[in-house]
Amino acid sequence: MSAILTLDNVAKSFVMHLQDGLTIPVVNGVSLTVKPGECIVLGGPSGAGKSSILKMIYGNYRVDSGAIRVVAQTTVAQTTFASETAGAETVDIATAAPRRVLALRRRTIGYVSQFLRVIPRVPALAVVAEAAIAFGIERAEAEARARTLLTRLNVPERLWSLPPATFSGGEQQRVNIARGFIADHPILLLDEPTASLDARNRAAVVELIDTKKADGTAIVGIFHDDDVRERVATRIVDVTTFAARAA
Ligand SMILES: Nc1ncnc2c1ncn2[C@@H]1O[C@H](COP(=O)(O)OP(=O)(O)OP(=O)(O)O)[C@@H](O)[C@H]1O
Repeated sequence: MSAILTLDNVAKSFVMHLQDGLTIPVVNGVSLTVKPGECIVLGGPSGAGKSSILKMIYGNYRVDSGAIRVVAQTTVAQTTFASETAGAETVDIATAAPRRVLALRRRTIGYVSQFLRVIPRVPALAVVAEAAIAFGIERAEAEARARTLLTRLNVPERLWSLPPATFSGGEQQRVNIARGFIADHPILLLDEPTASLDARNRAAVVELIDTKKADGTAIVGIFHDDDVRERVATRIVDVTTFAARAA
């Protein structure tokens, strides 16, 4: 499956109900298109609205106005679930029903958050493999991919059978990245995936991003590390150009 993501004139403000409905405008007029193989990096200072844009694309934050369109192209060979049909399908995340958004997250949009949130007592290898199984990949293939990814991300094999709760911050983040990269979502959202990593592991993540781009994944990411940003971006979008403060 391949997909094109288009944000069209998206605006977002937060209403603080505990402060007499005080409205905090964040972004306005966000328009951008992400095509297969592109990696659009959202830039701009802290508080500019980068994470809010990612969360709107993932359907976590409601959009005040505008559209977030996903056009997904599926071939017959790529359908996994009986309910799916081949062909092009357009969904506007800004207006889609919650059930539709959940279906998009399962098959179309992957998200790597800054921190790992997992069920306690599940071993790291299973945490990673489960993300592929949920996508529709067979268990044996999912476990093989999980081993390959954990190896590429330098997670020592002795940790694979242990739950990640006691892992170091960087180890947890690498399990998190493996989990986000294991499936074949045609759109991938990356919220500072390299934040707590050393140079060697940042390089490993850059390689994984290169592989996804080569496979035709459309990526939107936030990276505070300038080296990583320059290395992976096909285009850097300065979010301050969408500042809504003056609106
Ligand atoms: N759930 C929320 N409720 C209220 N205000 C919020 C919420 N989420 C974000 N904001 C506000 O929106 C603005 C943009 O936040 P956002 O996290 O999108 O910025 P950012 O550019 O990702 O910053 P950083 O680089 O520090 O992560 C900030 O002023 C923040 O306080």
